[in-house]
Amino acid sequence: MDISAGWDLVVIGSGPAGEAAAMQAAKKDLRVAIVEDQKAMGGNCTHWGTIPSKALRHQVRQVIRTQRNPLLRGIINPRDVRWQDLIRRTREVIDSQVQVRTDFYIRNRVTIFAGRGRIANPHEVQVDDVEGRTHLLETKNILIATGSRPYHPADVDFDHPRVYDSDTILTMNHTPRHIIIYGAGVIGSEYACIFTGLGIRVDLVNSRDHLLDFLDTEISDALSYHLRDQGCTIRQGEEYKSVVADEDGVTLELHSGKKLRADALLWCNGRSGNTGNMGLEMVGLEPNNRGQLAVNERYQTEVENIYAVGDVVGWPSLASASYDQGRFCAAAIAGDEIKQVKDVPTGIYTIPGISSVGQTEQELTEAKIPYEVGQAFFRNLARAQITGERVGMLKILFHRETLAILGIHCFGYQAMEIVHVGQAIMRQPGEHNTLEYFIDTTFNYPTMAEAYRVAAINGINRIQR
Ligand SMILES: Cc1cc2nc3c(=O)[nH]c(=O)nc-3n(C[C@H](O)[C@H](O)[C@H](O)COP(=O)(O)OP(=O)(O)OC[C@H]3O[C@@H](n4cnc5c(N)ncnc54)[C@H](O)[C@@H]3O)c2cc1C
Ligand SMILES: NC(=O)c1ccc[n+]([C@@H]2O[C@H](COP(=O)([O-])OP(=O)(O)OC[C@H]3O[C@@H](n4cnc5c(N)ncnc54)[C@H](O)[C@@H]3O)[C@@H](O)[C@H]2O)c1
Repeated sequence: MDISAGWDLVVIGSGPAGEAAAMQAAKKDLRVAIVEDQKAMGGNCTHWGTIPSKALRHQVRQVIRTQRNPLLRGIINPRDVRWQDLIRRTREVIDSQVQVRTDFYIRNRVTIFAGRGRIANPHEVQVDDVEGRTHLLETKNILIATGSRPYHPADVDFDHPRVYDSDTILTMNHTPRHIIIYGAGVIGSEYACIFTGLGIRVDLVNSRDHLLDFLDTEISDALSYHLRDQGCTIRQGEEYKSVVADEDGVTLELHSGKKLRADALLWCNGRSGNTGNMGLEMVGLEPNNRGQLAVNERYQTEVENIYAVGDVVGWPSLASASYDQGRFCAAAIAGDEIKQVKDVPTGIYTIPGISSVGQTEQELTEAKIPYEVGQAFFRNLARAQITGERVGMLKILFHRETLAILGIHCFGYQAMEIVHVGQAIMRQPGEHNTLEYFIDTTFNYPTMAEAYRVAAINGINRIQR
């Protein structure tokens, strides 16, 4: 066994949470090692989750836009696009991400141990590397950033070649004509848009009564409308009874008695934290029934010098938040004051995309906060007319008396980008968080950001009536 001592921090997992922690710790002059069990750095985010799904979506949007453009229409038939070709391009994006990210470690002198990390005791991490060697890393602190994986119920056969989860869908080597997506959370909804965009018939099965019910109702209704409009069948309030796959396809039987049949099934119902087979029992840590670890506001587990960040701690389970959790945690280990990840925006890459920050109308009504709404419909904006991206809306919720911005909800072209304009004002202290900013500020024209002025004036007019 190869023993190396003197580490300040050993990070297990190189997704956004682990990477950000390793970089921050290195900048603070800590001696840092990172352990990763996949062949390349970047975590599930880069190899299976965020990056591939967004790269796929981008290509599908390009196909859709070509179809909409009278000059280009007919050049590509979405139904002729092969899944394997989209995956090939996606792999190029993954490879560039891996290269950039691996360089970060080299430049910051963070030592990479390629292999599976296992906690031997609170000050030792054992790594069984790919070449069969074992390393023992003696360290002051350990950070668990092992992320999550698709949840697999025991009665579904994920080894069957027609049954996929959000990881294995990237290895699908045919283009189905009809796919069932079980689970209409963020992953299910995003993939439903990708497949409908390719002209593939989609049955999206939701166990709840509304799509993405944490969103502002108007926005989630708009998503349902557009998904249906693109040909997706949404089945709400349904639970699966059985999944039977054979050589030609998959049959999903629902408790309501319906039987759906398609060429393939994509299972998108939840994720579990990666906490198995890594020696947590050696230090007395017990994950919950979803494999997640509890941490305090310093991201410390019940063992003082063992920290956890990212998907493995549960909410919000986003790459965006994982980066910040990792950074804040490492800064605190190095002696800085701890910062919390809060007011996390949503950025949902459906087609059209959705983004929001702050409270919803439902939450404000329930809390009896007197608010008003200012709206801008994209179809009226010059930029949207030029690009042909007319679907969408920006909605600003603000306090009727103080004019403080309470929530921004947006769907449509560039929603995930323009939400940050509103977020920046919303985060200003006291009276600086005001709707008036958008009324008194000159915006570039024609832009999508101009929607803020249009929405703000619409809102102010409503309270001045
Ligand atoms: C399909 C999909 C789309 C998504 N889209 C978005 C999006 O658009 N925006 C967004 O913000 N979030 C998105 N997410 C969520 C985002 O990917 C996760 O929140 C993020 O990856 C979590 O980062 P992490 O650092 O906690 O871990 P991960 O990215 O899960 O990485 C953890 C790493 O640790 C490794 N590991 C695990 N155990 C060990 C061990 N014992 N030893 C060594 N290594 C180990 C794993 O192999 C993995 O490489 C998406 C997720 C999915 C599945
Ligand atoms: N654009 C984005 O921000 C983006 C995109 C994709 C995924 N993600 C993140 O990935 C995570 C997973 O997404 P998802 O679509 O699977 O949805 P989800 O977390 O909404 O779960 C879908 C359903 O599965 C159930 N479930 C979750 N985990 C379970 C478990 N371990 N056992 C049993 N049931 C479980 C949930 O209660 C829910 O009914 C989410 O936290 C999401 O925020 C984000």
